[in-house]
Amino acid sequence: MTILFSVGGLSKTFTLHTQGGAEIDVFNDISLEVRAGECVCLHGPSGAGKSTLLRSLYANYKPDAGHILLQHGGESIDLVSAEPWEVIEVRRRTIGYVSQFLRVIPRVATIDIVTEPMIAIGIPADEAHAKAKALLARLNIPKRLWSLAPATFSGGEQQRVNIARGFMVDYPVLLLDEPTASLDATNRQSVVQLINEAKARGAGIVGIFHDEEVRKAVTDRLFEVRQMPVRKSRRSTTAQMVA
Ligand SMILES: Nc1ncnc2c1ncn2[C@@H]1O[C@H](COP(=O)(O)OP(=O)(O)OP(=O)(O)O)[C@@H](O)[C@H]1O
Repeated sequence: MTILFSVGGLSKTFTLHTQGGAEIDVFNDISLEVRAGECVCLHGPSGAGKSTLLRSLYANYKPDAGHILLQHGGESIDLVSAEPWEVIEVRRRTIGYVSQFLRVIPRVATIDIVTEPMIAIGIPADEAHAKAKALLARLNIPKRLWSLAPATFSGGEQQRVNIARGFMVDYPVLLLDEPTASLDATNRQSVVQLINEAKARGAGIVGIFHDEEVRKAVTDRLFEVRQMPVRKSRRSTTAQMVA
């Protein structure tokens, strides 16, 4: 199967400039390949570096060493050294990211927040609206909320709006950071279906799923992120593939 992205030698240390330059080694020398149609689950103890790794794959954090080679528009691009305009284009067309929390934009209606990623790649507004409505309905967001800004929505409603937005475009790669954290059983099941449909169309997915049922329902492989013992007042983690 096609390798969608290939990570090698990836290392990340945070330097806390406002706290005396303290350094936190989060991960070191990570290698990971993700193929079309598979879902890799990042697994490991709290604080081990799962979210930091996921954010690095989205180029939110810049790793200190290593590469993230991504198939983007028929070419291979290294996200570690990519220019900002390339990262914007990658996020528009190739990688979707669903975090736990919706970044609410004041006064923008739910339907427009969800529609926006499809409009941004040039899909006609009526087609984008039809897909947004279908996703919002699947995720049980009541129709009366679609024209309202989601600032006042419940945590679970905001998370479902975020998921709808994240699944609007058929991205080749999806990064999912606990997409079901605030959801009830019915809505968790809807998200599991969306993830499995994305896999069936060939998307490569990397996710953090604390819910065991969800993890079992979508995961093909676990990627263990391990916290290492404290070393010279620093803490570091490493990672290794498990079956
Ligand atoms: N922006 C940041 N600046 C400094 N340190 C950070 C930053 N983000 C994360 N860290 C530190 O990096 C380490 C890994 O955090 P991360 O959130 O990646 O862990 P995690 O495995 O996702 O944890 P959890 O399962 O609890 O969400 C933690 O020690 C955290 O304090």
